[in-house]
Amino acid sequence: MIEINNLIKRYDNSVILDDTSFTFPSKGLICLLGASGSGKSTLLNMIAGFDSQYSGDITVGGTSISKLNADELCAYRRNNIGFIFQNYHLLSGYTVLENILLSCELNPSSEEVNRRNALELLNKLGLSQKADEKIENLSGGQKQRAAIARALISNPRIVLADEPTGALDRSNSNEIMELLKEISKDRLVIVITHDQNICNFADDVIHIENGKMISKDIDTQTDITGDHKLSLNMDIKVSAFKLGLKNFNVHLTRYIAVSLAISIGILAFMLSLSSGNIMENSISDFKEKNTAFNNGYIQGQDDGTVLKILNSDERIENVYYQYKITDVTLRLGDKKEMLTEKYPMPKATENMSYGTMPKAGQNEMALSPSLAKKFENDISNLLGKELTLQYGEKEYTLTISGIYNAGYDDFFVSSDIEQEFYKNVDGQKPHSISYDVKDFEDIVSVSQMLTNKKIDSKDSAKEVGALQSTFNSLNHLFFIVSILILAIGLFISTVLLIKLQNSRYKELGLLSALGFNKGSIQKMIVSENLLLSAMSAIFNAVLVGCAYLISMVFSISMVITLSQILLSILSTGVVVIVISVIASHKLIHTEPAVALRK
Ligand SMILES: Nc1ncnc2c1ncn2[C@@H]1O[C@H](COP(=O)(O)OP(=O)(O)OP(=O)(O)O)[C@@H](O)[C@H]1O
Repeated sequence: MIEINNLIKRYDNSVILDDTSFTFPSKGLICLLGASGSGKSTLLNMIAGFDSQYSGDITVGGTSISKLNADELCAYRRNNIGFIFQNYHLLSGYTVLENILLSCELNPSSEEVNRRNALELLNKLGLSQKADEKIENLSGGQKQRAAIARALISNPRIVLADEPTGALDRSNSNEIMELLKEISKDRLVIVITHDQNICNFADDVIHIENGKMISKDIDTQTDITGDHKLSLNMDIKVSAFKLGLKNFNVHLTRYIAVSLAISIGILAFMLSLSSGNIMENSISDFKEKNTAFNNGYIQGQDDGTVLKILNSDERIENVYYQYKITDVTLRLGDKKEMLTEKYPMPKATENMSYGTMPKAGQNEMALSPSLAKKFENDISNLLGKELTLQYGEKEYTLTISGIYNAGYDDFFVSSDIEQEFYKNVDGQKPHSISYDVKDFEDIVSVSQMLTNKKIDSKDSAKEVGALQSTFNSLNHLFFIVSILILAIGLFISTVLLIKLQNSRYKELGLLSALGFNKGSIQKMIVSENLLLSAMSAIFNAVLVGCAYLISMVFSISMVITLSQILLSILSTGVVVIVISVIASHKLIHTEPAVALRK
């Protein structure tokens, strides 16, 4: 069945198998004995096609497996080899039946037939009661029986067992060996052992000594009658996605932890971006409360120079001279008040007790508290009431928009009304200049420009500057904290993923031993990575939704735009894919024999 010719195996400079030849029969139980490190597992790995780095030749059923490529070797294992490991190599999280059916993923029979065969086999091995039990709940002997069932389910011509009784007590060992003896009646079973007692079950015992294979029974070496041709069916019907899904389920807790760590990190980062929106909201709040925020006031005589500077600056609009006015009469109901002189005053620096400063185009006015008290004791009641202002020939009906904190009798009117007053002023020298800055962002720089030109302006630059620097510091703080959370999230999830992948070498070695080729193992891992990425994106979407709800319930002025939400979800998915591809790269590219030894 198996012909080994002039086999030489080296690891670096040490020769493990030294130009040895041997012919295994087509059936019977052969024990491989030898000192520790003599090369028993190495030989079994080469017969199984895990390792093809050797010189010499191994021919199975008339085909030299030494010349097969990696995919052909998988097909060879799939169709001809059943492998039983010393430490069982059963997958935790899977039931006994699922572990056995794993190797049926690759055979062409229907799921129903495979299931029936598996149950029959379990019955024969005395494990039918445990079919739906999780593998980790079985005893050592039961696990080894399950591993034997998995090796036999595809009815292989050759069964290779690497110390199948190494972890079992005497009575369990004997039971397992009787089983192997039974199945060796119609196939070749090669068993590695250190135990002379086990050799009592063998038809032949082969010793590996000084790199050579030495048989005690010469007869078997010529018994190649009834040999079978090697089967190399390359078709695989395996559903890598189904397997990926199952694995994903088995490792769900760790995958959830990874997804949460990344989603929270990215959410924190996105929230820091939305702090820009918080700033915009707060600025519009500020503008709402300080309607004269963009007004500037320059007192003193002007020969036209200052007016020219203001008019020629693109950031500035609504520039006009202000004059002292006299004999203004205010009437509200039956109360009347006369101001013999009224000087223009700076608007932007006044603090409001109630309401707002008058807005342009609104026919509004704001009063100082002492003037307001002359019309009503409870000055807050005045807001919204209409007052008649008479100046010169003209009468204006103005709505009281606010009360501001000046300590003398005074008022402000909307700038358009104010400019109406000055139409009748003639021959008077201007008292001051009023101007407006178009954009909030330019208030500080315009004030700075005037200061540089030694022009003393009363404006809200101090307040606006303080607001802007608070927001800048807040933005920085948000950004640093969110980068930290993101880095911690990425670190935790990378460590978790790498640890998870490192724990899976044996699992992938096992799949390879079962005949899964590299391509289908890669597809399975890619499916898992995609599922993880989708789950993280969903978590992120849910977290963004929660953040949104919380901000609404607690009226936190947090605004996340739709594009930021989509970006957050998309980047979570992409980041997870990148991390998991990096984490699984080594795993995917590890040779099966190396994976099994890890
Ligand atoms: N991938 C490898 N790289 C380097 N050396 C290796 C590798 N695999 C095995 N060896 C070495 O080859 C020798 C034979 O190893 P092997 O596992 O085949 O021995 P064994 O007879 O099965 O031993 P044991 O009975 O202790 O399991 C050992 O010295 C081992 O350290």
